[in-house]
Amino acid sequence: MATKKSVGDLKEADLKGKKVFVRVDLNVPLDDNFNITDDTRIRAAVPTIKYLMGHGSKVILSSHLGRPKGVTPKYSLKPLVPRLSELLGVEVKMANDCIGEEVEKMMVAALPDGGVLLLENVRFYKEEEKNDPEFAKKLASLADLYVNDAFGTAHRAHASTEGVAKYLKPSVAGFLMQKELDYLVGAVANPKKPFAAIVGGSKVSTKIGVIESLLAKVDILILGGGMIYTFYKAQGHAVGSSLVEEDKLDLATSLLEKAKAKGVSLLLPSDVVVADKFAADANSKVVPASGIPDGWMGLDIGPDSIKTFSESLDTTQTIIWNGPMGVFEFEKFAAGTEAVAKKLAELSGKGVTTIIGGGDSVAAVEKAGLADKMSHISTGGGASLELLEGKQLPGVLALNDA
Ligand SMILES: Nc1ncnc2c1ncn2[C@@H]1O[C@H](COP(=O)(O)OP(=O)(O)O)[C@@H](O)[C@H]1O
Ligand SMILES: O=C(OP(=O)(O)O)[C@H](O)COP(=O)(O)O
Repeated sequence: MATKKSVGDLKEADLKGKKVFVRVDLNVPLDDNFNITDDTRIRAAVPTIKYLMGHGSKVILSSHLGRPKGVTPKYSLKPLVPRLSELLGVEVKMANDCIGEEVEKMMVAALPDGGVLLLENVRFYKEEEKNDPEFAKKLASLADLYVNDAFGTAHRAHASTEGVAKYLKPSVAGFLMQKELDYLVGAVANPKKPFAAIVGGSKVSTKIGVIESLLAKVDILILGGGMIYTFYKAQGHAVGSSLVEEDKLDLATSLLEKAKAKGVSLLLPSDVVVADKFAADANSKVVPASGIPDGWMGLDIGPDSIKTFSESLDTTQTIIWNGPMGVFEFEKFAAGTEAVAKKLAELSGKGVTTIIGGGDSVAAVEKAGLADKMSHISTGGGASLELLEGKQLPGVLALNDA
């Protein structure tokens, strides 16, 4: 992917008094009372917004929240305004719509230099996800230039993430987008070696592309989580009632062969923590990974595996981690994931580059209170997976080259 122009490349004159359409990913979790339960994505959007405010731009923020079908009040972006205002140190104005004359005349035209306007959920229009050109034109008509800082949505070719770039020049990347690309593309393409990847999570099928792509780059590949039982079954071991994707057995065998052929050291857990049911209060015990008794299912990696994985990580300079080692949502089966999080935090302190690719691994790192210790934590689950698979992101491709 060619290097993209960044908001930092623009001159004072490009920004002062200009209306800037900024696509951010403010798709944050809200509880039943509309309280934000994790504001990471809002905080991550702040540097670009503050930069634009500081350069006298009129900042027009656009985001989606959830997957609404048409106008759905529970998916309004209104509950985000207080936190956004607090983080930015200004009173953020909120529009009741994301396009239209009223938004343009009442809101955008009244916006002072350095002011911030949040548009209503862009997915209230079905045209957004269809990447409808007329809708993209309407969004574009609000502004003079486009900044895409919505990394978490960059794998979607939607009107506000891709279409709008055709009608606004320049179209540039925000600082968060830049940072995500620097780590997830840059560090993976030119890693300090030895380079290790840790891949976990529940499904082989969703991680195949990532594993295959990483096999061409890493020195060490550590596998954990629910997907390992497909690998064990493929090798003829007893897996009890553990999660297995029967139609992926051949694929698992071929991945093991590929790793061997490429000289990648592929580590599977030697022992696992098994449970007699899929529940937080299940009975549990540690057994060798190659012989899980009937009626038991593997829900975490065991202590020997933690030790072996830790020792092999001690030799590395770059580590990328995607997917938990076990069912970390249940306290009894969280030890493997916590141990990996702690190991990465410790190694970060010693200068190792540690990258956490979105999704549940981020939740696990946050839960362990270790987020600020890592080199980079991605704000995008799906987007980081696609990047690690070597795919191009439409939201990035649409931007001007540097
Ligand atoms: N041994 C296991 N059996 C069943 N589910 C598992 C196991 N290990 C991990 N999981 C589940 O995998 C889920 C995360 O998988 P996935 O979505 O692939 O990861 P990520 O979101 O980090 O990419 C978690 O909800 C976790 O409980
Ligand atoms: O939360 C998001 O994706 P993620 O859960 O894969 O990180 C993004 O905001 C994209 O949302 P979408 O998957 O509804 O397009």
